[in-house]
Amino acid sequence: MAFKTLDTVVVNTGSQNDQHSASVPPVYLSTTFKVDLSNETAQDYDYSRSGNPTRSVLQNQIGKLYRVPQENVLAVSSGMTALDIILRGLVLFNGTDNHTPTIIAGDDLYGGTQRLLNFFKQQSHAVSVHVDTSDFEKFKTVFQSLDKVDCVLLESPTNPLCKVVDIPRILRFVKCISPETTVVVDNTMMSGLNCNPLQLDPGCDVVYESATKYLNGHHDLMGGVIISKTAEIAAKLYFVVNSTGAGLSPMDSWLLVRGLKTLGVRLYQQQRNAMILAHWLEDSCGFKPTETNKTTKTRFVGLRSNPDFKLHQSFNSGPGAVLSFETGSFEHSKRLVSSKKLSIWAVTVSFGCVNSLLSMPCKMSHASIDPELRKERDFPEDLIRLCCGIENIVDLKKDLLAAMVDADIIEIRENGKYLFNKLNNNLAVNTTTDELHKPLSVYEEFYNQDFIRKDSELNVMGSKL
Ligand SMILES: Cc1ncc(COP(=O)(O)O)c(C=O)c1O
Ligand SMILES: N[C@@H](CCSC[C@H](N)C(=O)O)C(=O)O
Repeated sequence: MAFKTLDTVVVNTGSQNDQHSASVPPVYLSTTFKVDLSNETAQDYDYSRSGNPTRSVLQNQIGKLYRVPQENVLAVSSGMTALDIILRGLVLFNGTDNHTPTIIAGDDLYGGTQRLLNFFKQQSHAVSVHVDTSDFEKFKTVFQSLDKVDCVLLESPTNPLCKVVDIPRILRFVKCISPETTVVVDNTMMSGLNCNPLQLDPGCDVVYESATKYLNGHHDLMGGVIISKTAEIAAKLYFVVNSTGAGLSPMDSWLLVRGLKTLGVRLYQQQRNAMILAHWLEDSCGFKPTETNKTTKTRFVGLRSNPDFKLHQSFNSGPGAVLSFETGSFEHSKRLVSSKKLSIWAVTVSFGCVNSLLSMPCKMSHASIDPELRKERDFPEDLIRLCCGIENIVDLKKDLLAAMVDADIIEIRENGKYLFNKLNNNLAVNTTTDELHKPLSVYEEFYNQDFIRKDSELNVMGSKL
């Protein structure tokens, strides 16, 4: 069979052996399925907690995205549920009288992940040790200092600081010295279209994504997907899903199958917007360190000025659409997110949606991390996170500029000739508001050269299929 690109496989749901040859798979809301005891062959479905045909269609689609059999995929009720199931199925019950299950995780984690790990720690179910996983040597030292590591939990780029974790290198190290350690990757920031950590060499054991983000893309459902390297791992996780009823509902499964179809086009446009915006913030709005002011910075893995640009590119086929920047002032950042001039950028948590979103992580997505801990980890309280949607980039820039002017961060001088960053040590930025309309081809070239997925050499981790 001819090789099909990932953008294509998620559009096509195949013929579902539907009695009416429906083009779109139907939603099976039924919780029960009639049993035929005269037939010896095992039935696929009896009760929706155990399995549902609409959920199966979704699991099949995700399996195609990650290039694993449908049996290795589980669709559950949220990204957090996915992590909870993985830890319960593979880690939390590994303890003995002399050993508490031990997890190594990053120090720039989504707030909810940190909260769940803290909970397990407080309840003495597991110990979690946090280290900057983007620093391989630090990770190695911590790993080697522990008697036994049951699980390594990785996420790259990190949310919201956009730090790049060298997942291939960590996997080589861990699997060489401790093959029994379960390596889990939270792939929410990339989605299966940009990164497939199962297909690295060696691959990780389990990947999960908050399907609430890119996979669905419309902020109208909560979901999570778990993709296991082997059927054995998947079976252990299925046991927890079936026992607890964490499987995704039929209606949400159906919506997610629909959302997935446009993943390729959505992500293309979102990443292109993010690329343009990151260059604009850095070059034209002055959000970059200067001799005298080191506190403002644009954080995006798609910027060539990012020291980890090449590393990220080596195992991902796109930069994602999340970027962040520090204004240098907590008060001004607060003014920016509160500005009534924002009419396109919605001030909400989450990312991966077709709508562009702006947030202040310390007050929103990462508020569940203790302020003391944020301080310890040098978490910038003035950080603004942007999650680009699919809108026209000129409108997005204009909207953000109006809010930055309103928040007293940027001043437009000489009738729009200069954008002047008032916080970055009064750095005069030599650009005009014409920059808003700069030919997109300039950026398009960056994006296409650096990241665009070419059909012939798609995809996984640089290895051609
Ligand atoms: C990186 C990351 N992982 C996991 C989650 C949890 O996903 P959900 O909200 O679907 O439970 C989120 C956000 O919520 C996230 O940002
Ligand atoms: N109040 C919520 C916050 C959800 S944040 C969602 C998302 N992961 C993000 O990074 O924006 C909570 O307590 O979890």
